[in-house]
Amino acid sequence: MTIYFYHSRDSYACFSNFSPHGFMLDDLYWPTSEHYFQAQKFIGTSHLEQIRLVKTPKDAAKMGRQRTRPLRSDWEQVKDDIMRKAVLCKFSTHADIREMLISTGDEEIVENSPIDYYWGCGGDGSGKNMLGIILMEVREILRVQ
Ligand SMILES: Nc1nc(O)c(N)c(N[C@@H]2O[C@H](COP(=O)(O)O)[C@@H](O)[C@H]2O)n1
Repeated sequence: MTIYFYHSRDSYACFSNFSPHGFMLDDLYWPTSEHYFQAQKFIGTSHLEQIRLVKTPKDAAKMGRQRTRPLRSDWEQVKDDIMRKAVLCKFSTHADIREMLISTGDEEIVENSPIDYYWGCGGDGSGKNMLGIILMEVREILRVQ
């Protein structure tokens, strides 16, 4: 049975990058994996810290998507690895959600976003579902640890 997540009310809401599960990474505390992911778009600039310190993941996403900020030139090449790093750190940090992820066994995990055709499956299900794929990769890593 495919596991879908997206909204904060979903059973598997903790799989979203917007879930309130903070962690230490690169010697800094990040309130959510969304904060970490969005801030990495501006590594080496003051925008990274501005995004890290905003209150909500929604605000972090909004700031990260503002094209008035200087997006790093290699973003398209590095964004999947940055997402892997953030998601692995999040689930390594919190035992409760790690167990929840592992408990999904070999089921397919899908970010059921109606608008995101890269990280999610998109409105018609044809999206790449990269976040779901990364969650399944992380599940495999954590299962054998
Ligand atoms: N809650 C939510 N709203 C959206 O509008 C979304 N696109 C997503 N998907 C998440 O967005 C993050 C990446 O966004 P960008 O690549 O910076 O546009 C990532 O966390 C997706 O899971 N979620």
